[in-house]
Amino acid sequence: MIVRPVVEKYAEEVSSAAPPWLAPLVADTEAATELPAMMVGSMQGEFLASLVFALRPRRILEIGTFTGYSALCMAQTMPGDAELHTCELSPLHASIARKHFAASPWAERITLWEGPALTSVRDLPGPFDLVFVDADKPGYVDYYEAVLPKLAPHGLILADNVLQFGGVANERDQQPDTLAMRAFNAHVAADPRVRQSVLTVREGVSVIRLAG
Ligand SMILES: C[S@@+](CC[C@H](N)C(=O)[O-])C[C@H]1O[C@@H](n2cnc3c(N)ncnc32)[C@H](O)[C@@H]1O
Repeated sequence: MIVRPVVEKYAEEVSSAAPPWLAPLVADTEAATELPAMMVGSMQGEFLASLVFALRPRRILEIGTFTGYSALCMAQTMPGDAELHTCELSPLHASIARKHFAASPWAERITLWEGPALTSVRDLPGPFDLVFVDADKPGYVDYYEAVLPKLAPHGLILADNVLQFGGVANERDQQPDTLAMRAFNAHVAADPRVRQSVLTVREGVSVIRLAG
């Protein structure tokens, strides 16, 4: 987290709690995966749900399903005729996500593409109204370049973890993910095709749109 822990805790407490139907997914994720903290969590999940509620995207693309937490947060508020495509490399993560997608009311409208996301994205036709990028950090520039030509004219790309707990602003932090996020942030900032705002939500979320 980037803001002071006491403030982060307060913000979590006064944000709406995760819906109770996500509890079995969280339990499975904690029991069967090594890094359950990869789930976006309740505050960011509600943030995604609110964006989908307001923007009414017809086609949503997620890169980095994990066990399906963020996908289901978005699915719950998507319009009745919308579809959500989500990409995951790990067979274990994909199997847990599939189980919880199947148990949800949105099973028919969620498609999980198992395998390297870049391959899936290249094969998927656009346009996408909302893209949520939350997978391997060294892949972000390639995901961005693959997705941008498929973004709807009024679409948004959301990129997660772009501030790496603030490490991107500390030149002494040379961890591979920090280097990857610094390169991604600079790449987008220098791209005249888009406008971006980098929000200090949790580990940092960039909101990217086509330049008007
Ligand atoms: C941070 S987690 C995603 C969290 C998820 N959005 C959520 O809120 O539950 C990142 C996921 O990306 C997946 N991943 C890593 N490299 C990938 C790749 N090349 N293609 C697709 N998925 C990948 C990982 O297996 C992991 O499940």
